[in-house]
Amino acid sequence: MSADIIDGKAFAASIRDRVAAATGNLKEEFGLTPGLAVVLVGEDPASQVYTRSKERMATAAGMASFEHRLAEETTERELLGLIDNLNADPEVHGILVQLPLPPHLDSALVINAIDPNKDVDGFHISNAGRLATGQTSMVPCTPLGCLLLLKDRIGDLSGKHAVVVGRSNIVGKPMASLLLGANATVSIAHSRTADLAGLCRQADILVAAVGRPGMIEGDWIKPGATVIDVGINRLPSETEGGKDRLVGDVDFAAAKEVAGAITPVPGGVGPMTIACLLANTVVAAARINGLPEPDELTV
Ligand SMILES: Nc1nc(=O)c2c([nH]1)NC[C@@H]1CN(c3ccc(C(=O)N[C@@H](CCC(=O)O)C(=O)O)cc3)C=[N+]21
Repeated sequence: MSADIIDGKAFAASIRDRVAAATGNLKEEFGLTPGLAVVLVGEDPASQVYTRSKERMATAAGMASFEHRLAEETTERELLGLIDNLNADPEVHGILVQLPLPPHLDSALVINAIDPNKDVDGFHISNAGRLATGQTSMVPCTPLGCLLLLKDRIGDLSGKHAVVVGRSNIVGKPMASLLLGANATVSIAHSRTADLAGLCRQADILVAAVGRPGMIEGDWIKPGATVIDVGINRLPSETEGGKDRLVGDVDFAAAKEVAGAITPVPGGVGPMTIACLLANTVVAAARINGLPEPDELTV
């Protein structure tokens, strides 16, 4: 039996439609245009592609997009100065500082300088704490996208055993908080987990966020499980001069013979991340201005 392929691209497009509708509504009823500021320091080619895509989709949804491309040598003071300005700018409702930052910049310091109400990545310590304690917060885009895919596929997650492989602050930990909030039983696994394969085999829901191409093997998967592959690993083309290939953390060909449903890479979680960023920006614009939130876009 072959798994259903979860179409993250199509689902993300439907979220962006809802975001565009909510944006149109804020404009018409309140004269408010949600604005997203994207800050990119340095010249990393993959980061340039992602930030361009974020800006393009923000504009397509009717939002204002403010781009700030800074040189690799930008100092911490300069970057913090820009963030102060964006925090104070009434036209900016969402601020995203593309990670990773160059090594001479302290990313925790920089992220925590963002006004938490404008922190559409949900990475500020206050948003992380609020999510972990079950309070309203800005929710990190990638785990939010994964949760929306899971709820769409499974419905009620109560009592499901979810195994999250990876313990990063940007995916693994917030993913676990969201799954707990949805009443799943959650295990967080990582490189030091004993018998990782055995633990994964117990998972009704398996979320892979480790950044190691094809690490999760087909026989680690419980038959019928829902598999969410967060990995975006760029591998050189198999043919000379060809384009790089994108692969996930799951051995997709093997896993799809066992799983009940699985996200592909590309076309799974990636597009959901950007759609959720736009959703967070509309929600932030509404909250900051004390307006009713478009509730179909929050969890
Ligand atoms: N502050 C911050 N916030 C982020 O959300 C953030 C970040 N920094 N740094 C980099 C990562 C990476 N990321 C992706 C977003 C969309 C796709 C995406 O749309 N991927 C497409 C393929 C795109 C392609 O072909 O390269 C897909 O999976 O189908 C991938 C990766 C957001 N990130």
